[in-house]
Amino acid sequence: MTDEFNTEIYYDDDADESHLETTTVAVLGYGSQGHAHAQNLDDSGVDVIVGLREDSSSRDAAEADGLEVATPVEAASRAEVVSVLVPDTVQPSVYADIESELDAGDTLQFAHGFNIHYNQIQPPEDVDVTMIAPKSPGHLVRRNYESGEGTPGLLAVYQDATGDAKERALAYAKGIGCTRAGVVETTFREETETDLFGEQAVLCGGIAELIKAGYDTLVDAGYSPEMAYFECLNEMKLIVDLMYEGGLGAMWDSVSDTAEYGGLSRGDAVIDDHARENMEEVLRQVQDGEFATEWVAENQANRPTYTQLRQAEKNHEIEDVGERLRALFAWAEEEETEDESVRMQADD
Ligand SMILES: NC(=O)c1ccc[n+]([C@@H]2O[C@H](COP(=O)([O-])OP(=O)(O)OC[C@H]3O[C@@H](n4cnc5c(N)ncnc54)[C@H](O)[C@@H]3O)[C@@H](O)[C@H]2O)c1
Ligand SMILES: CC(C)(O)[C@@H](O)C(=O)O
Ligand SMILES: [Mg+2]
Ligand SMILES: [Mg+2]
Repeated sequence: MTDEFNTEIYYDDDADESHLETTTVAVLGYGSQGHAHAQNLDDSGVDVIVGLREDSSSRDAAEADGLEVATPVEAASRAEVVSVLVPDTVQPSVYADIESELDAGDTLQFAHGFNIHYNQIQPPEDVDVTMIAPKSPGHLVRRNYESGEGTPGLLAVYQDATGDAKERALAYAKGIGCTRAGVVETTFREETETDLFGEQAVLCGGIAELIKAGYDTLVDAGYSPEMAYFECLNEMKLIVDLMYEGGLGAMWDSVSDTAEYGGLSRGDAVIDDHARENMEEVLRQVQDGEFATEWVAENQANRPTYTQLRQAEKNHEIEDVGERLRALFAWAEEEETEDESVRMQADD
């Protein structure tokens, strides 16, 4: 289906689940995306086998969820579609183990294009290589499926050896609930570069720095940490919920005129031309592969910088203040428990 933007968007009616009818899907990994894809496909009637190392702590969770578990090699040998949902940095070594199990006409399926786009994995020419990338954290892919909603996703075909790659990918997207919401067609390159840029500059990196900078500014000026936490972090969700529902307009409509004028007249003093130039630099490093090279080397060196950065983030005062404050509020109790289980499931 083509909309007014000339973008292909596919919904349930455009996807035919019979393309996976006689197919076994091996889901390698049972973390954020893996547990969601495996359970959603299983609930959609697809034959699923989860591939995990013998010593993986995720094995118990997958089995408790009623799924068959095998080693990645055995799962791949029994499947016609192999969905690679271990961490990006682990994918090349898992792929090396399962490569010989790929038969002509099989599908190698990804949720992110990093390893294909940056040539860390080079599949044989006689298999389909596709991507269904939910535009969401994996735990919401499962939650949305269970509640009857869907999660928007991207579809890309890197290699179509069978002539049927897109149809199979659409059937997979339907199986995990993405075509309920809408699936947009793109390329491995576009998905990889926009995804990395988005998570670095805006969604994860940008927003975390914005929150900490706002918090630090208030606390350094003598305001209480509790005030700073509520103002700069807690209310962020409520504001973003409005944007999610109705765009920036819904947010500006809901806040006071004072907030709207103050925000419109002062926001670009914070995200100024210099910040925009820095965003362009972040994008350049994604586009020319500098970030990818750095990330691969960082992992080969056992993650020294990543470990330091993670620790510094944990040590920021806002994390301590937030933990104490969230424990004091009734609304937090339920979400905390859920978040804990989410974190535990994602650990290996
Ligand atoms: N996290 C997200 O919400 C999200 C969103 C969109 C796309 N993606 C993509 O999905 C893919 C999976 O990412 P994720 O965040 O779900 O991964 P994750 O970190 O949650 O996956 C961890 C799982 O991988 C397995 N695993 C870990 N180390 C392993 C090893 N050495 N050998 C074998 N298996 C191992 C374990 O089952 C573990 O539970 C990536 O390509 C990622 O870019 C993730
Ligand atoms: C959920 C995100 C940030 O969108 C995803 O891209 C990821 O890598 O986890
Ligand atoms: Mg990503
Ligand atoms: Mg993303």
